[in-house]
Order: sequence, then C-alpha cells, then structure tokens
Amino acid sequence: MNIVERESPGKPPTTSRPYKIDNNNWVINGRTYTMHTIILPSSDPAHQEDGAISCLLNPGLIPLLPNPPPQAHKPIENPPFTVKYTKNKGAGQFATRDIPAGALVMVDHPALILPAGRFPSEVYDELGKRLPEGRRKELMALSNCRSREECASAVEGIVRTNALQLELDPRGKIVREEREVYGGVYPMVNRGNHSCGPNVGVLWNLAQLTLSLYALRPIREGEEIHKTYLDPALPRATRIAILQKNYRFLCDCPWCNIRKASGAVEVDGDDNQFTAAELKLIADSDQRRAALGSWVSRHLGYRKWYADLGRPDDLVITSHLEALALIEQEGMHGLQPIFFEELAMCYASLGNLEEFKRWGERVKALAQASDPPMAKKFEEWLVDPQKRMKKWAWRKRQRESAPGKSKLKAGHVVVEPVFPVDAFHMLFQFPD
Ligand SMILES: C[S@@+](CC[C@H](N)C(=O)[O-])C[C@H]1O[C@@H](n2cnc3c(N)ncnc32)[C@H](O)[C@@H]1O
Repeated sequence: MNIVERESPGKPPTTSRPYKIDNNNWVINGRTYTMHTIILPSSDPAHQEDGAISCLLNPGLIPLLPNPPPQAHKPIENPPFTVKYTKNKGAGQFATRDIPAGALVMVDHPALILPAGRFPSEVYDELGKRLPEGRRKELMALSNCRSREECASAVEGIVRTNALQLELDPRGKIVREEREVYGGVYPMVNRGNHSCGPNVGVLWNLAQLTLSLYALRPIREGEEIHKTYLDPALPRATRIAILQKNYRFLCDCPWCNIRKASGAVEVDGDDNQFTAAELKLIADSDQRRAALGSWVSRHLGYRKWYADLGRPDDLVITSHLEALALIEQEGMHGLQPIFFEELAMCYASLGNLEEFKRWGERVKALAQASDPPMAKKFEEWLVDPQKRMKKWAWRKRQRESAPGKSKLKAGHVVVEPVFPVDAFHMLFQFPD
C-alpha cells in the first residue's frame, strides 16, 4: 500500500500520509479520491439521518450520481422480519410471518460507499466520522470479523465483513484504467447471514441509492432470512474456504454441513473424515451446482428453439424442468426467474394455455419486486394471451402448415449462451 503526498504538481510523491488537496480530495496511491457525503432528503423528521451516505469516490463518479438526489426511502410498514441474536452467528434476520415468493423483504440505503481496495486507516476513520451521529452508531454496531492487527480501523473491519458490491457506473463512463469495484455497507441489510441456498435475492437501484431484498421462494414464519455472500455454483470446499478466509465462519448450511442435513453429527470441516457415502453426496452436490452455473451456455434456450422446427417441441421444456429440479435440490432459487420465463414462452409458442398460465403466474409473482416491468408484461399477457401475445401458438401453427421444415441441420450443436450471465441477481461480497 503506497500512500502519497503530492508536494507540487508533477513532483513525485514523497511521504506516506494521505494528502488532502482540500477538505474533500485525497491522493492515495497516486489517485485522487473525493470524500462526498450524500444526505438524502426526507419528509419525515424522525428519519432525517436514514439517508446519510459517506462516500469515497473517483471524482468522475460524482456527476453520475442521481441528481437531484432521491428521497430517503420510507421504512416498510410492518416489515416481515425481525433481527434476533443467534447462538453462533451473531445477529440474524428472521421472518415474522410467511413471505410469498417475489415479495419485497427490506430496502436500505448504504451508510458507506467506497472502492474495494485497501486504504490507510485514517481514510476509513474519516469516512465514518463524516456520518451524522445516529447513523455512525448504526454503522459501528455492525459485525466486524477482523482483529485490530489486521484492520487498525474498526470501520475498515466493518467494511471487510459487510460490504456488498454495487454499480455506480453502469454505462462505463469512467475510463477503463480508472474503473474500480465499489461496495456499500448497509445498517439493516448487513444484519443478514449467509447460506449457500439463499432465500432472498438482492437488487441495487442506482437511481434510488437503495439495495432491496426480495424473496426468491416462499419463506416460512420463523425461518432465517439468508442471502449468499458468494457464487453458489462454486464447489463446497471452495465455498467453505472463501467464507472462512473472508468472513471467518464455517458454513453450516445443509449443502456444506451434510451430516447435519442428514440428521447425523455436526460437520467438522475435515474432508478426510467423511465416509465414502458422504464424499459422494458432496461430489454430487458440487456437480449439480456446476451444471447449473453453466447451464445457460450448454443448453438450448427458448429464443434459439422456437423458430427451429427441426428440434423436438419438448426439448427446451424438458431441459428447463431438469434445471428446476436441480435448483430445488441445491436451493439455488436465484436462478429460477429465467427458467420460469422461458417455460412460459415455450408453452405460449406451443399454444398450451394451461401451462402458459401456470408458468406465467410464477413469473409475475417472482418479478413483482425484482423486475416490475416483467411482472406487468406477464400480468397483461395473462389476461388474454391468445389475443395479446404476438407469438401465441406460433410454433404450433408453423408446424401445422410446414411439417418437418427446419432452419438447422440435424446434429447442429448450439453452444452460445442464451441467458443473461447475471441470472443469479446476486452480489458478491468484497474480496480481500
Ligand atoms: C455481514 S455479517 C452478518 C450479520 C452478523 N451476524 C451480525 O451480527 O451483524 C457477516 C458475519 O456474520 C457471521 N455469519 C454470517 N453468516 C453466517 C453463517 N452462515 N454461519 C455462521 N456465521 C455467519 C460471520 O461472523 C460473518 O463474519
């Protein structure tokens, strides 16, 4: 880590203290960053501080922030969760009632936004100090899994334990050499623990400066609310190693702690002590997760299939139903929406009203908080798909009028990805 003071323009850096060009601009590692505090307006005097965000930014990002700033979000009335202290995970969030799939669970503004690199302690301390007192207290109450030796600044420890990646420059306006990964720390969202089979997805909204959590599947009253801190398609051993290294805990989810899941004794984390049968369970789970992680690039999707009459009518349907069964087994429900949508579209193109409605209703429910335009589109289609969908029964009609006609030769293998790669709707926590 090279912290520099610029003595005069053009002269090389000479000291090891961060240099403030003025109160807000700091030169660190030869780069200028701006400390910028955003106070989101609020009509509610009780929540004036809820929208204070202390930021360390590339100055080029400031014009990309929403202007005028959005209103501070109003807390969700009667939220469907509560924070409770657990035996071995610190605080956690628990559902206070049944939450249907797709429902909004919580919305939060970050208290800090900063790049993922390592900065001198006084930079983190200064970012914390710039928050109003109540907001700063909320920040400092968050979990910190780093010792003082590792992170002299408690704010840095909190950042490393909690920060979730966010996007400030979705259109890539910052020059490539200056682009950095940014993260946010959230007083409420960050009270949630990890599972490799999460029941909530996360959604960053730059215009509102909010992070929302929404249910990926129905959540039962009393169930813990979990997001994932990493890519759940990774193998178990890699997931365990990452979680231990970055967050200092041994994952106890049913896919890591296979003994607990099968009702036997607790996991000990030592793969050498697993029986052959247990090792097989782990290998099978790893294989299913890897298959799901690359499903999109190995299987045909709706768009390539629907106009290709040389393919069987049930090809995509069969493959997607297989993927959904694996998703259910592995708790990787973050992948469901794309399969639901494609199944609905396949059935629409085959003119199968009953199945279209079945899958279309699921798309609508699941998209309500995470993708409102998608939910609206399906809501409209579902009223009268035969009239409202241009492609309704297209494939069926083509087959009836031109049997055997194919746009592709038999044996042609389609390998290009057919789904968006961010289908998980997931954010990764900061790497070290
Ligand atoms: C972002 S915080 C989550 C909230 C935290 N439990 C708290 O008290 O505020 C991350 C920390 O929570 C704990 N944690 C999160 N998920 C866990 C899990 N599945 N099992 C055990 N500890 C977990 C670890 O100590 C981790 O460093």
